[in-house]
Amino acid sequence: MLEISNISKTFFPNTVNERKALVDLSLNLNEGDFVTVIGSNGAGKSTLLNAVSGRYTVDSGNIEVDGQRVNRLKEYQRAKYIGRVFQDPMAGTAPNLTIEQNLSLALRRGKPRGLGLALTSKQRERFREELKALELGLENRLPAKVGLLSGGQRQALSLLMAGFTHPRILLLDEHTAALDPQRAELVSNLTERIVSQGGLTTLMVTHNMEQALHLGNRLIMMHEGRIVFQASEEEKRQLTVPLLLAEFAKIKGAMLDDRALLA
Ligand SMILES: Nc1ncnc2c1ncn2[C@@H]1O[C@H](COP(=O)(O)OP(=O)(O)OP(=O)(O)O)[C@@H](O)[C@H]1O
Repeated sequence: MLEISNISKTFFPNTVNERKALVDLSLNLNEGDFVTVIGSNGAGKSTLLNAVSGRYTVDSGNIEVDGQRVNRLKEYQRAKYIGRVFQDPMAGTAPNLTIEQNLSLALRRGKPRGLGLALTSKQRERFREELKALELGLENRLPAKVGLLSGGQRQALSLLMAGFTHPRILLLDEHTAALDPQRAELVSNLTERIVSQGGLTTLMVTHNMEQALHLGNRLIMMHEGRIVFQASEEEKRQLTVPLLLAEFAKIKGAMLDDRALLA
């Protein structure tokens, strides 16, 4: 469904600042696969997501979605089939619009412009139901400005909006990292629900190994622009945090402080 073949991306090539962010990386996702992506700082995890979303074009290699080559498509052209949630809770929603208007925009994504934000009562009812399922009391606050919500509430809303139109691919980039543990768990559980309900094909970057093991059916570990370890559905079930730390240590050639990795 998503076929990434031999992609490379170098920032500032042939300068002293050269950074090889992706090196001949290949990865295939089948429909409904939920792959968690871990790796040290600067491993290329965000760049991989940016290559898929079209934020960055790759220097070489191929990215195909449903058999169509998308390398040359701009980010806004790919937005039709990609949902994305970032680490920053402020990134996914418009603070000056109400909850209802934000949801309405998400619903209209990829549709012709000029329809305004007016809602039918059926749509409003759908919003209420979906918000109620978040169990954050937002179903009674449809006219409230999103800027008034907490980070966790905004992130939950961003996730709901990203999943709204059943994107072909959902990209989650450390989307729980900026939240306190309780909110992070809430958004993590919500992620599980939205992905499984929609059968969404998902790539999720996280630094939290417990989360990487708990969520998703496959796992990859990146280092210096390459996938250095991957676990299939079957293999992932057998994985534990100590086993993952041992893999990290093997790759880095030294034992690492697990607290740093679990931060
Ligand atoms: N826009 C950019 N311009 C220049 N270099 C970049 C850019 N984006 C990423 N890089 C470089 O590419 C490499 C990979 O960065 P990337 O952000 O993909 O890593 P990451 O695995 O997501 O790291 P982290 O866990 O710290 O967020 C790094 O060396 C980084 O400095």
